[in-house]
Amino acid sequence: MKVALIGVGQAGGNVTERLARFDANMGYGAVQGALAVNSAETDLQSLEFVDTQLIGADRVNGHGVGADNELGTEVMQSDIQQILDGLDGRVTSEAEAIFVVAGLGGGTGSGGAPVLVHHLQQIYDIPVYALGVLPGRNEGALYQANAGRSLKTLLREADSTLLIDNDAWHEQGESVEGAFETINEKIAKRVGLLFASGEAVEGVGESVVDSSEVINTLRAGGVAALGYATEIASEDSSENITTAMTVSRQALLTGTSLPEATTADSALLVVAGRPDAIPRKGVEKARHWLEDETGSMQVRGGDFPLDSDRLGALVLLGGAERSDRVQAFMDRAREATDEAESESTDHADRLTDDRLENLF
Ligand SMILES: Nc1nc2c(ncn2[C@@H]2O[C@H](COP(=O)(O)OP(=O)(O)OP(=O)(O)O)[C@@H](O)[C@H]2O)c(=O)[nH]1
Repeated sequence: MKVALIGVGQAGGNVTERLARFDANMGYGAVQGALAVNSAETDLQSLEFVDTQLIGADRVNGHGVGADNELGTEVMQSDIQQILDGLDGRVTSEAEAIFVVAGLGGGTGSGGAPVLVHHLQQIYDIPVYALGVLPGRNEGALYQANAGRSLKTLLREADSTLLIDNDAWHEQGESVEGAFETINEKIAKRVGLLFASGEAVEGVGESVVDSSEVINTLRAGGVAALGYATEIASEDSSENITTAMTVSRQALLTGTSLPEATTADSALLVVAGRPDAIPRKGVEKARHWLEDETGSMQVRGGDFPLDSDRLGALVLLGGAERSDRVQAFMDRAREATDEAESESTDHADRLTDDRLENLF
């Protein structure tokens, strides 16, 4: 799937840079253009691989918005034309989708990403998706509350919002900050493979996954999640039937970007490995299992030919917002909002309102 990427804020910029780099190193050519936008100048200076654009300089003088996501919304709104102009040539005519990438807990990305998605939707005919990083459980109440509002608004504006929980893809015991490198690398590989689906392969059979399968899976809207797992495989496909099942189960149940999100409207199972090693029977079994597990009758599938001694499963879920994990996060965000508001007498009147307001 050919995509254009726009990272907003620190997490957005870092993840965009990693994704663009992974795609270039692998030679997939799925990332057509990438831009990082931020109100903090130093964050942009640390990026080497993607083009950058500073916003809000007249308001915050390059110092960031300090986790104030309403200010993040405002600076994005003020400078939106400049960003849209800068996208000429980056969103090419070949691009099949745009991804706006952001950490939802801070200020610039949390507040800015929904505004950017809104404007991109007015201009482009291709789907505009969000790739949102949720704060880990140990990050403060402000981050949870910010992420709740940002997610609520993104769900309204984006064609689908792919969520990565910062608690999901790092080792036990590692602090979230210390783990950014690990998490970003995992995001780059997994999301990078999803983008590369249908790109990297030439002259191969009809079972190969195509970018339209990704788009159709995300058509369910709402929340999307991505899981991944691999195992050493035999050269003989008939010996890999159990392995295909095992990696598919692991991808959904333990290797997912959103732990415990298994209920979905649609799903896509991409099996990666040497074409000779991919067991048709095993893949069929895994697809049926995925139908039962997600409760979806729309489970698509396809192969991703890859020269590797491992067999991998990439599971994309669409319409996963009814999952326990998303509900639990929204509860956490609402509680955090209540806490923040009960501490602030200025905002006492807001308590009577819907507790998670849209950002705009
Ligand atoms: N996975 C990952 N998460 C990050 C990274 N950097 C920050 N975060 C997370 O993103 C959230 C904070 O958002 P940032 O992107 O730092 O904030 P920002 O959008 O730049 O906004 P301000 O700094 O307030 O202007 C927190 O939940 C962090 O844990 C990163 O490189 N990778």
